[in-house]
Amino acid sequence: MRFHTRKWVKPEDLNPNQTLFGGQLLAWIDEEAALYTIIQLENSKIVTKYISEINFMSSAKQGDIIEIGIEVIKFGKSSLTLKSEVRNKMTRETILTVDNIIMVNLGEDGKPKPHGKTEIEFVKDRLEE
Ligand SMILES: CCCCCCCCCCCCCCCC(=O)SCCNC(=O)CCNC(=O)[C@H](O)C(C)(C)COP(=O)(O)OP(=O)(O)OC[C@H]1O[C@@H](n2cnc3c(N)ncnc32)[C@H](O)[C@@H]1OP(=O)(O)O
Repeated sequence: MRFHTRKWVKPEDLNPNQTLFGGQLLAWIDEEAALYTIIQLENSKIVTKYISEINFMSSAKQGDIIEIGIEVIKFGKSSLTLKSEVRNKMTRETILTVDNIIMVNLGEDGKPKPHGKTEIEFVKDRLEE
């Protein structure tokens, strides 16, 4: 799994227990999954269709640096299935895992559209072509 993005846990990200609010963490993961999908599928018109099996394994507190990892499970016809792990940057302790995040590629009409991709691509390789 590649860990692309780091976040700093700030006071506004906390729940009443003074640990990282789960909803904030899910919003960060959704954004990360959306950006990853836009880059892979080369289309900014994508949506999150389905998120499964979210396991909050440990908490994070104010001042912690966390990192968000994304891995591709499967390229479908119009979909891209991802998984995610969030961990503490300094201790590597796992904070959360998400087993399946299904993102769907849309056409201009807002309906699922085949993306034609079958494997991970790197922007630097596209630029060399
Ligand atoms: C210049 C710079 C530009 C940068 C620019 C930045 C912009 C940065 C903003 C980006 C923004 C991103 C967005 C953020 C993420 C949201 O927050 S998105 C908002 C929340 N999500 C939604 O509103 C989606 C609402 N749902 C829908 O509109 C429809 O359900 C959908 C997604 C169009 C799908 O319609 P559908 O009839 O279910 O489609 P269907 O053909 O049955 O399935 C399509 C695919 O999904 C799969 N699927 C459907 N249901 C399931 C399921 N339950 N389980 C598993 N797979 C499923 C199917 O297997 C199929 O896969 P493929 O076989 O084609 O690979």
